[in-house]
Amino acid sequence: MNSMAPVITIDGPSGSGKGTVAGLIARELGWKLLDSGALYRLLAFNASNHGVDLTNEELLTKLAAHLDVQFIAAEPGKLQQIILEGEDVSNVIRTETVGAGASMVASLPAVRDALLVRQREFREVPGLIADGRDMGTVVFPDAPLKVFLTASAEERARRRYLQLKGKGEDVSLSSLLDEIRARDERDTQRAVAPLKPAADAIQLDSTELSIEQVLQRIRSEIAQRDLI
Ligand SMILES: Nc1ncnc2c1ncn2[C@@H]1O[C@H](COP(=O)(O)OP(=O)(O)O)[C@@H](O)[C@H]1O
Ligand SMILES: Nc1ccn([C@H]2C[C@H](O)[C@@H](COP(=O)(O)OP(=O)(O)O)O2)c(=O)n1
Repeated sequence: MNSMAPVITIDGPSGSGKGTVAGLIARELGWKLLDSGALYRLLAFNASNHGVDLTNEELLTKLAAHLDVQFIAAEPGKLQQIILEGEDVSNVIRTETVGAGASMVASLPAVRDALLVRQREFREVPGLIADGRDMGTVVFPDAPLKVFLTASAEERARRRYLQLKGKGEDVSLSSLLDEIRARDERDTQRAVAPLKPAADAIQLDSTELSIEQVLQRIRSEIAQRDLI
């Protein structure tokens, strides 16, 4: 870790485009990437595999502290690879079921504490792009650029629908919309590190913007700061 390395945080609700934009900006700048949601997804997935109840804070905290995970940086045009206990789980952790489980374990304060140091260790020169829910508010409060990316729930459900359909999954738009709303509710209402914009975050509504337009806005914010 290098606490002097600059961080750009991208927080926001499910389907707003955080992961896509974070990955593209990280590649453009040649910076590290932290997909913090993947850590919560890995924990929920691992807990289910080990028969651990998703409300058992004590056991989940132990699992979180000992998660055996490797993130392998993406090659051009590809997503990063996520290896859990030696197995490539990059795809299996992306289902809505795992997402809902992630949102449940993420509401437990001791679990969040156990993952905090691990997230800060991603901060390395030349810089870090971190996406999640509390990157700008809790994990990297000193980040020089914080983006809060949103979009309407309907548009986010539509994007998720197209994404999952594209992977050959049998999904329904209306149940995805219900799941997105339930996750928004849990993530914004929890007591610890709820989803909300940092006071100094740039708020970006991507409902009517293409990925390229979102990238352009972020590039112009980067250019206005002394980051690269
Ligand atoms: N501005 C946008 N316009 C249209 N589709 C988008 C936009 N941003 C992201 N997407 C698509 O929406 C889906 C969800 O994006 P993702 O980056 O996974 O969101 P998040 O990480 O916020 O959950 C992906 O298939 C992505 O390609
Ligand atoms: N920094 C973070 C990242 C994710 N979480 C929780 C809350 C989210 O609903 C789940 C899954 O996050 P993830 O970013 O992978 O989900 P989406 O890709 O946005 O659908 O994890 C969190 O509490 N804090």
